[in-house]
Amino acid sequence: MKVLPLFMDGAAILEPKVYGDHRGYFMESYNEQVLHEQGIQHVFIQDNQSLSAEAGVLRGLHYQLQPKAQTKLVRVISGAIYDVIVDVRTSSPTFGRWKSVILSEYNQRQLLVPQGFAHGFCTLVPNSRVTYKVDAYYSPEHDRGILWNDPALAIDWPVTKPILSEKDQKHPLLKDAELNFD
Ligand SMILES: Cc1cn([C@H]2C[C@H](O)[C@@H](COP(=O)(O)OP(=O)(O)O[C@H]3O[C@H](C)C(=O)[C@H](O)[C@H]3O)O2)c(=O)[nH]c1=O
Repeated sequence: MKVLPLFMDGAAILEPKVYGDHRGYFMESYNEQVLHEQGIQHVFIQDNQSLSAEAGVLRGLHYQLQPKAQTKLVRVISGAIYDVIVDVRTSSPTFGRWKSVILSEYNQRQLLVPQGFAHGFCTLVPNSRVTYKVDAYYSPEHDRGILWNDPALAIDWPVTKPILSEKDQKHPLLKDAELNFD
């Protein structure tokens, strides 16, 4: 498993070793010991999965407030996504900065999203299945979001008119969002 730092404070791209042969491929998609040896010490306690039937579905930008903030380890089972993280730690020198990574069934890349970062993705092809581990349980009371097209973020999404949930159409701008990451 290669670990490529993406941002300060723990965000990273993970690239598992893929063993291809005439049948297809095999890979260890997750190995706690391998990650611990590389300093990634999170204890993941919940697995999530979503299917987006169409390209242009945008989910996010989501985060959970402390004390239920989540580290996420995101990967794509099928299809491809434009994955985005935003630093929402108000005292961070990179507050409001974002990074994007393409995760797909072809590059098998994974994205480690630390606590204090909002997360969202836009699907690039139909039937994109995304699975991700989290190290804190879902807590609706702590679930928050930021508007996907907040002009202050100026995220370079691959779509201008995404398919959004009702909820994702109504998030506040970052400047108005409830944040408790110091
Ligand atoms: C996240 C979550 C949701 N739910 C329920 C709540 C809703 O009734 C339903 C759909 O939830 P939501 O619309 O928030 O799902 P997404 O829009 O895919 O949001 C997710 O995708 C973005 C990209 C993320 O990073 C978040 O982790 C996560 O919020 O599943 C649960 O029961 N458990 C959970 O852990």
